[in-house]
Amino acid sequence: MLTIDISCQLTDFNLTINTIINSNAITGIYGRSGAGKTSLLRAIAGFHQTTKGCILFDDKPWLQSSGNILISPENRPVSMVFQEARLFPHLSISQNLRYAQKRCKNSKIHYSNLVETMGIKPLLAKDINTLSGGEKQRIALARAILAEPKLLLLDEPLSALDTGSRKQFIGLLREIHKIYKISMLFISHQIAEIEQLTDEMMVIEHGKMTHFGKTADVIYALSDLGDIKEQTSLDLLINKSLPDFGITELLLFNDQKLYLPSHYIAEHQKTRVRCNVMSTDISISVTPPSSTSLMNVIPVVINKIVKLHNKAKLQVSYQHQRFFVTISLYSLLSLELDIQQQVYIQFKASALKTI
Ligand SMILES: Nc1ncnc2c1ncn2[C@@H]1O[C@H](COP(=O)(O)OP(=O)(O)OP(=O)(O)O)[C@@H](O)[C@H]1O
Repeated sequence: MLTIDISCQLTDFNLTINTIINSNAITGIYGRSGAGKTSLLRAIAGFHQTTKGCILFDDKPWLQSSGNILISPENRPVSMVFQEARLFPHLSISQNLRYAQKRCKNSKIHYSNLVETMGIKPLLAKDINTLSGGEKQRIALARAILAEPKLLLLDEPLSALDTGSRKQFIGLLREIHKIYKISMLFISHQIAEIEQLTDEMMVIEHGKMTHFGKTADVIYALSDLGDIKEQTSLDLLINKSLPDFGITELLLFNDQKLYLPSHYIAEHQKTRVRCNVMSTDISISVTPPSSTSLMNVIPVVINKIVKLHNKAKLQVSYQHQRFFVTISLYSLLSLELDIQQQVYIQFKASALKTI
């Protein structure tokens, strides 16, 4: 458990955070530019000397102002990975990695195993200055892990990467988390990245925490408030691949079939995949759609209708899965939709997105 109850004054910016984070989880940190996300990570790492209050990691105090306890940054079991890799350009790739390992006195992480897990063996012989952005980030992550931290602080590590590398890096972080059981705090401006990687998330605004909870629930709350584009996060079971048609069949609660283009799936059958669907990509039918090319059709109940200028925002549910749907006011009125009505939502396979 990571207990944070701190206040940190940075010239004219104040960061005040009080929360308890599950150290077995990967936790996302989301918020606008200047909200205080990086400052929070730096305070946890011990870099902001004005931090007052208490930080406990698995009951060990890193900061306890009331008892005059202040563990210096180098003695906190923390590694950070930043937006840019920050490798030592004058050292070889192996020297960069060994440097981190040497700083860790009782290293239990096996160098070759980590190199294998992270798929960086082919990179070791390369000149460090010729690595791509994605390759550099993988080395930076390996270096951070070799320092054997209990907590890994990830400050927008994906922001300079292309979509393919981002997907790969997220998969790698999940794998690392599973194998080495390192707690992770992950900052991103991209909801899709947080959705893919994290179990829980917090939102920071003006130095204060406004939301904290299970990632899908917080995304739902932000959509409801209109803070992000309205979308629904789904956690689906991969049922089977239909390679002849280029699609994958997924299950929502073991019975409702959904389909998405296979190229999104890098995982195996019977594992789960997180996806989202934008409210504007969903349409409504009052009768069961029979002759339609739309592959995803779900029977739902309308729970809420909010009429806006020329649009209507609906919240509907299938069992305990809620969906946001945006349709035109014209459609709402011509279909005579009402609360508690049973209808069908429908969307294309391509509307179901991973990243
Ligand atoms: N060392 C410092 N001294 C004074 N002010 C600081 C210091 N570090 C950060 N700040 C201020 O704290 C505020 C929050 O900055 P921070 O970098 O934590 O935001 P952020 O949410 O990470 O933003 P971004 O998403 O743009 O990286 C900003 O107004 C910044 O100017």
